Amino acid sequence: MRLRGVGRRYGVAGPWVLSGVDLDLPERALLRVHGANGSGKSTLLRLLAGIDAPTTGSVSGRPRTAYVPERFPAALPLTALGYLTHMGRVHGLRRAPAARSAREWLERFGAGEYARTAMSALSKGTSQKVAVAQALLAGPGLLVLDEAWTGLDPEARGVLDRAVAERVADGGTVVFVDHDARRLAGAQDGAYRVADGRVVPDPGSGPVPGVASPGAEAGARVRIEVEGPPGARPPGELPGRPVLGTGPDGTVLLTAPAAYSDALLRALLDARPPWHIRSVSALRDPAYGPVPDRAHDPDRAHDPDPAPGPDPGPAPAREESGPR
Ligand SMILES: Nc1ncnc2c1ncn2[C@@H]1O[C@H](COP(=O)(O)OP(=O)(O)OP(=O)(O)O)[C@@H](O)[C@H]1O
Repeated sequence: MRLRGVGRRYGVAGPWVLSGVDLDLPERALLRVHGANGSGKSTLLRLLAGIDAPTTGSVSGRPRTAYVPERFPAALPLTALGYLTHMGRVHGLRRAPAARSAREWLERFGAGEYARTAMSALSKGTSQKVAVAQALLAGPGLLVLDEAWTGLDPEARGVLDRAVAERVADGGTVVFVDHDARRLAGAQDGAYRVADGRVVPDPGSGPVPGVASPGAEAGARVRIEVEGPPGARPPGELPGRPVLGTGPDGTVLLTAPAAYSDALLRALLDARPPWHIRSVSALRDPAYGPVPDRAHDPDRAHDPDPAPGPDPGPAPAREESGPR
């Protein structure tokens, strides 16, 4: 997808919020957008999502796109399931697959019991789960997330992290804004900074080491020990670009952002011939104590928070360390 000479201002004489923006969005990439308050991040995301049009310039080559807005219009005259099924149809699914996908995403976010609840009666957190589910349920080629983690409990934030990793592993592009600089910090492929109406690649982006904290999804990593056919190397282009190492008995160790653990496991199991998974371990700073048992479950590996709560504050830089 390409933006050429894109400018946006609100009103005929309003100041230019964005101007002269040239951008080529790569496929299979997780991209962060950051910048000061009011710099134009949401404006850029709306243009990328196609729900707003540039005042000048052109946008071309947009894949099928889904968008989670900063503010979700929750007071819709539909149940959660009805709304999601409708959105599945908007995204091109037939009725039965749309309803099935809607149910699956509600379950995945732990909101299955609210399927028949009116959207206007949902709590803020559940409403945000629906907002996120509507964007995920049809597997978009471009997923645009504007503060989509805000209002989600830690469990649901982990689900979203993994869903983002799955999208990228499947070849999609995910562009996100989040107030927490640690969000998916170890997993991103690049970043753009919005300032003074311009959008510039941030050379300090890409995987950001040492910025995670306990309880934050960002920066958490997983190590997977695998065994393949004798002498074989794991397939190239694995999700999360794992770092390869040698394990005991000739096994291979893959270390990757924890958000990618599900996608990585799936790719290894789907490989021909498939790889045998020996073990999966969460890696975290020894300063915060041993990895809890449940962190060995790949579904929970990046979510050590026991209960819903606000994002934890900044933590000291950490070094990676494993259980062995
Ligand atoms: N619909 C609109 N009508 C008029 N002005 C708007 C509109 N949307 C955004 N703006 C203005 O455009 C500028 C950029 O807003 P935008 O929301 O894109 O920035 P942002 O970087 O996402 O901000 P924040 O970090 O506070 O969410 C601001 O000055 C804002 O007031």
